[in-house]
Parts: sequence; structure tokens; C-alpha cells
Amino acid sequence: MSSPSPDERELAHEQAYVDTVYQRLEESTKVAKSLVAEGLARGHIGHEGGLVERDAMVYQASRRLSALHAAHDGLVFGRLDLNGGDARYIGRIGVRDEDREIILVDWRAPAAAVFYQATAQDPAGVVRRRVLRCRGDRVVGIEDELLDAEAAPDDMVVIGEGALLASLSRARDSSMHSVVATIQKEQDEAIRAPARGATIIGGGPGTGKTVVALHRAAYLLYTDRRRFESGGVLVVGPSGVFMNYIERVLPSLGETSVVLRSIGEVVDGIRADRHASPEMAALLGSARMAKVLARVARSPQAGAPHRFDLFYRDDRLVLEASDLARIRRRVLANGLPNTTQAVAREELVKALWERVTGDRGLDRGEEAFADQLDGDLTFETFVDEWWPELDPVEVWRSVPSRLGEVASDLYTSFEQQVLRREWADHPTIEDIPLIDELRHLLGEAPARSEDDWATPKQMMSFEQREREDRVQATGSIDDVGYAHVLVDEAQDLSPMQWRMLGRRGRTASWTIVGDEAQSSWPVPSESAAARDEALGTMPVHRFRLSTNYRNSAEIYEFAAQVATHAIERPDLADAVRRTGVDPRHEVVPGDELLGRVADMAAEMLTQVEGTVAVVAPAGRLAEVSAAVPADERLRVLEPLDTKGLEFDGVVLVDPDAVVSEAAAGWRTLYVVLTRATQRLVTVGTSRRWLDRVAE
Ligand SMILES: Nc1ncnc2c1ncn2[C@@H]1O[C@H](COP(=O)(O)OP(=O)(O)OP(=O)(O)O)[C@@H](O)[C@H]1O
Repeated sequence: MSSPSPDERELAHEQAYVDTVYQRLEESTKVAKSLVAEGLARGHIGHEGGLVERDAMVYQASRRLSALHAAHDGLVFGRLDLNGGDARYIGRIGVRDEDREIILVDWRAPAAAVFYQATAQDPAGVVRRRVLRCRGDRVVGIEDELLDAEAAPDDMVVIGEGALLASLSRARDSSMHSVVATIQKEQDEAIRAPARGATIIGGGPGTGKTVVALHRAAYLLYTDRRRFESGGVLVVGPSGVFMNYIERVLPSLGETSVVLRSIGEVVDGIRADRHASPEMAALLGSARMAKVLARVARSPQAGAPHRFDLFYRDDRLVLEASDLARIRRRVLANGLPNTTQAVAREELVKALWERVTGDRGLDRGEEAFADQLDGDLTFETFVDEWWPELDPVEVWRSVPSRLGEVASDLYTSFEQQVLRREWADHPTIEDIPLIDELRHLLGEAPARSEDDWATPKQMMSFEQREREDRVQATGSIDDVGYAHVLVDEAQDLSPMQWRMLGRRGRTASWTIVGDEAQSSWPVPSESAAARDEALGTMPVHRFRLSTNYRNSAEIYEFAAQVATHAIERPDLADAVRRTGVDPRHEVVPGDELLGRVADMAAEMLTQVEGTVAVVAPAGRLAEVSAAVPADERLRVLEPLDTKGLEFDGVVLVDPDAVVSEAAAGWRTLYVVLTRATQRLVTVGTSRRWLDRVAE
């Protein structure tokens, strides 16, 4: 039998260490499980103190269990060999041995920072950085970097070609993965930036903005768990497809308490997954819309009575439209429409009493007058119709019919026409901020009492209660929102969307990532101004990521020409990986387009190992979907739905139509072109766009 090679010896050695760590993990899991069981048993004690104790115990132990469970795969991923001979292992969570000695350092701990920060120019005491590639609990590969050759002992083994390049060439599947083993120095700086204020992370496509932001969320939870877990961390992304794509990253880092929402589902109790047309989206998202809604909320709703009269003793009491308008103004000086129903009633009674002149009425006095009105059918009906409790969705529905009255100085008559014509029956993604704005402008009618809860609170488990409280809190208009708000693809948010998020992050710290060159908002600077308004005066720290880890250099070099066409001075990244395969562009007659798309998709499936996207203008989606082969590796998407995603191969259909679909067409084209990791082909019926790019 031949003796093992140095590589095999190193693998066996690392496996032995990893086995020890897993053994400890298993013991911790057993302890946590028995704590859950013991805690549940305490629930049978029956008194309330027993329940509270049980809740806290079960909650803590369950949380530990889910963290242990989530961190299981690839638990140990790094090793540092330090000057002086010590070794330090780095993992997804921290693990101690039975003597409480650390045997695995949590990647977020200060002792792990050097794993990401050390370079050959500045090794910071690190001789060799080793990344362990694991499948489940098996070590299947080792990638080393020698950072300080002079300090290395003679027998030090160095294996592999570098972990980063190895990980970049992997085939893509349908989920984003954590990059915890290969985080680069500039990324690490953004991840570990202090929590205070707003951290804005910029950089071109594929530079790791999303993945860095998610690791930052995990880092913040680690550094101040109490604050961020109780206040909540909200992660907002562009679409449901995108949220599904990123949802596994945080659990794989041991974090399960972060709220992930697409921009269409930020508001509790109402969600949308359909976009308005680009033209309509620009009108709905404009800051002008906030003024329109403020006026709508304060003026009488459609169908509200304009006049009130009532016989009382010898008098006919009349309130004309002008009287009612005066009363309305007075009432609204006291609060919001839905919080002032009682005030409105009082003010009406007062105004009517002022109109009583006959002796029979005056002799009975104001109190008797008020008593008589209380329960008077005519009066009660009037109050209900004149000051009804307003539902934000109903008021949102009424906006188009009221534009003439409230928007003539804000939207041109052509824009008003578009708004009336395209106003949806069911809210689109761009309508959600309007409904949220109305919720705040209308206020909340007096809250349900605690007794209204179906399950008495003391009967709920700690987690249930926490969930209920959160639903109540985020559904409530007075809520101060989350402790941290993380916004991805922030360049796309409209001013109205920023207002919606701003309300949820008034006392939060923020992480904001984006790239102006990829913006689908018609005027990117307007979106940036709205962001600044949402952030107010909080301190801002900026980071820029400079290396594109996604696209092959061939694909990115072509896409960069489009970016230069799309905006002035785009933030271009350096792509590090060459494949030798250039993007390919075909022009075919219109009647051959679909057939060619089908062939290209089929061919692409044979050329790449991982995922393939066929991207087609929204209007052609159905026919393209019907034409391409059914395959679980292939998806058909409209351009805007590709935001933030990546695929090994991309087939782009009709680029000219993508460009002309919206004011942001060139930027959207840039987004689509930068989704491909390995291969990119385009097919259209004209080469106008190619000629413009070449100009
Ligand atoms: N340090 C790293 N190690 C390994 N892979 C990385 C690293 N940083 C980024 N990547 C990979 O690069 C790809 C792009 O990352 P990500 O989607 O976060 O970029 P992005 O800047 O948000 O892109 P876009 O602006 O186009 O949405 C992902 O596959 C990610 O896993």
C-alpha cells in the first residue's frame, strides 16, 4: 500500500479536527434539546410564573437549537496558522470544548477578523490562511494561501490555487450561498462597519453588495444581539423571486430572526407582486404623490353630505357647506381623520347649538340639546356619513376620481389622464407606498382592546406572543419600526417607497446597497434625494466594492460599454475571471425569432452546468415561455425581475424592445447583461442597440 500524499495527510488531519468540533456540536444539541423538554415540562406547574420561566427557557434553548442546526453544514471553514505556531479554526458559529476553551471561533468575532483582513502585503501575524471545503461534515478540499513565506516553517504544506477563484467558477443553482469562507478585505470592512447611522455600500454589478449586506446583518446580530433581535432587522429587496434567491444565506450563517420582505410586501396585511407600467410607476412613485394624498385625506370623501339641517323646538338648524368646511378644519387641527371622530361629533353639536335661538330650545339648555342629538337618527346618520372611519384602501381607490380637485397644480392634465386610465383595481407594487402613506395620513381608529385577541396572551408561548406583538407593532401606525433596515437594490426605490421605508426606520440604523447605473427609476438623482430625506441627519459611512466576482471578464467588458451609454460616469467594476468565451449577438427576421430563442435556450442548457435564464420583454413573456424547452434549470423572466439574480447562461430576447420599454431602458439592459456568469447570447430583429453601443 502506498503511503498517503501530503494532500491526503493534510485532509485526514483536518478531518480529525472537524470531527472533534462536530462531536461538541452534537453534545450542545443534546443539552439544548433536553432544556427544551425540561422547559416544556415546567409548563405543567400551572401558575403564571411557571409559564414565564418555561417560555424564557424554551425560547433560549430553541433558538440555540435552530442556530446549531442551521450552522451544521460546512460548520468549520477556515484555519489560520499564526506566527509562533498556533492554529485558529474559524466557523459559522463559535464552539467551546468541555473545559470552555474555544475550539472554533465565530467568523464574526474580533479574533476572526484577521482571517479576512490579512494580505500578503500585510500578513498581520498570519503565516498561512487555509479554507476548508466541506460537504456536510466531510472535508473534501483544501485551498491555501501563504501570506508570510519567511515566517513559514520548512515543513508547512501549501495546497490548492486559492479559495476565491475555486469558488467563483462553481456552477450556479437557484439560491445565493454564503461566501463566509472567502470574504475579501474590502468586503469585510463594509461588513464590520459600526452599526451607527447609515452604511451605504456602492459598487458595480456582481461586486458582492447583496452578499456583503446579508453577512453584515448576521454580523450586527452577533455584535448586539439584544438590540437587533428585539428591535428586529428588516431586509428589503426588489422582488419575491429575489427574496427566494437570498433566503438561505442568513440561516446558513446561523441567523433565523431576520425579516425578509420584497418591496411589495413591506406593509403588513397587504401585498402586491405586479408592477405598474413604467410610465405609471414614475407617476405613482413621484414625491408629488405625497402632496396629492395629503389633500385627499383631509378633504371630504366622495359622497359625503354637503349640508345638514335639523328641526329643534322652534328652530331649523342649518349647517351649510362653508360651515362644514370650517368645522372640518377645526377638527383636523386636533388630529387625523380616523382619530377625531369624537371631536367631529362634539364640534357639530357645538355649531348646531350656536344656531338655536328660540326660547323653548334655549331654556332646555345645551346639555339637554346634546342628549337629544345623542341617538337622533338623522343626526347619527349624518355624523356617520360626514365623518366615516376611512379605510386607506378605499381612499386609495377614490384618488383617480379626485385628481381634478386635488392634483391640478401637481400633475399635468396628460399625466392625470394616464393616472386615471391606468389606476389599478388591485394595488400594484408601486401602489403599496400610497396605501401606507394614507394609513399614516388617515390615522388609526381607536385600537382593539386586549380582550379582543382570540387567544389570551398568557396562554401563548413566548415565541407566539412575540410574533403577535410584532404583527401588532408593525401593523400599528404609531410603531417606531425596526432596529436595523437593510435595503438592497436601493437605486430603484422611488421617493414614495423611500417614505414608506423611512417610516419603518425612524430610529433604526441602516445598510443601503445599490448601483446608480442599474437604476430603473427614471431620474436616479431624485431617488438619491428621497433616500437622503429618509435618513435625515444621521451619520453616513460609505463603502465601495470594486471587484466583480460574477461575470466573466468577456461578458462584463461588453456590458460596461452599455453602462457607459446608459449613464454618465458609471461605477464600473474589475472582473477577475476570464473564460475565453465572448458574448454573441444574433439578428434574425421577425418570424424566426421564437424558433431561434428555443434553439439558443436548448444549446445553452448543454453548455453550462448550472442555471439558465431566458429574458424577454414583459409583453413577449408568454410566447417565449411557450417556445423554450421545459427544464428545471431554466427560467423565463422579464427584465426587471432579473434584478439581483445570476445565472450561468443568459439568453436575452429582443434587446431593442428592452431599451425602448422605459426611460430607464438602457440601465435595465445593463442589469440583464450582467446576470450571466459564464455565457451570454442575445437575439433580436434589429441591431439598432448594437450600433448605438458601438458609437
Ligand atoms: N468574497 C466572495 N467570495 C466568493 N464569491 C463572492 C464573493 N463576493 C461575491 N461573490 C459572489 O459574486 C456574485 C455576485 O454577488 P452579489 O449578488 O452580492 O453582487 P451584487 O453587487 O449585489 O450584484 P448586483 O448589483 O448585480 O445585484 C455572487 O455569486 C456572490 O456569491
